[in-house]
Amino acid sequence: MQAATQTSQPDGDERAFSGRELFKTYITGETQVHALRGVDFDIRKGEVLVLLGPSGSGKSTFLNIVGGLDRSTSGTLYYAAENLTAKSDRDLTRFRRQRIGFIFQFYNLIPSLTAEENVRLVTDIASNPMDPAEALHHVGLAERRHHFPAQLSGGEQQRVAVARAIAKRPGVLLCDEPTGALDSSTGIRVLEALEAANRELDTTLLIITHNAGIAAMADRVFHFLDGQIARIETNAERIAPAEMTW
Ligand SMILES: Nc1ncnc2c1ncn2[C@@H]1O[C@H](COP(=O)(O)OP(=O)(O)OP(=O)(O)O)[C@@H](O)[C@H]1O
Repeated sequence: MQAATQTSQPDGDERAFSGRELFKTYITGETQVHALRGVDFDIRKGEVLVLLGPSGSGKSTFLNIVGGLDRSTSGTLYYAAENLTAKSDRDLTRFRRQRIGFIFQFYNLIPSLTAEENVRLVTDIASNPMDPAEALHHVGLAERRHHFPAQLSGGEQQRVAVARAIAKRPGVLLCDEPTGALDSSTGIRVLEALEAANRELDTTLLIITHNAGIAAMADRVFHFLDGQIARIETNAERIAPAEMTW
């Protein structure tokens, strides 16, 4: 593993995100929390990034802003040539719906719908979706598509959530602790599904985790500390999730 501290992207690659001097301050009554304190970064299309850092260091705030769920207090953020900071709320929502898939620690599936129906909720409103069965095939759950969430393990439910996220063919998947509720072998299968989306669909992948072992599957690792990216580590090679241990 090679360590590097530069924030610039390798030459000649297509840009996914580019952020400059991003600050985020939450104001609650008399209290101000400086969640992001001047973050600069570039992320290239198709990159796999892992975000590490102590609790409260700003990782989720960063992910929510990059995904258009929230806005920075100041600074600029681009997705390719689109200036996200200049967008109206309506346009930012449209950007998020079209380009971004989210995966959270808890799967948020609808219990009364089958796996396929859960995915179809998204494909029914997307502009160029995959067939739900194809999305479930991508995560290795084609055979289980008529099962309800309660009939699936935690890892399988999370893979349905991955299928739901990739079914609208987003350019980017943002994952906040996707394996946080899973044991290691089940978590690795979820990471394999995410890595396959990156490899087969060229989806840019950002994964927040508290598990430093997961960093091995990344092209680069952003280390957050006190609202800043304190260090960027570049992996000489990516390790397949199946080869990882923790
Ligand atoms: N909506 C909010 N209102 C006020 N403060 C907030 C809000 N969201 C986050 N914060 C604060 O901003 C700081 C950064 O939080 P954030 O959730 O981004 O950290 P994190 O690195 O993702 O932490 P964790 O690993 O525990 O999820 C924390 O001090 C947190 O308490």
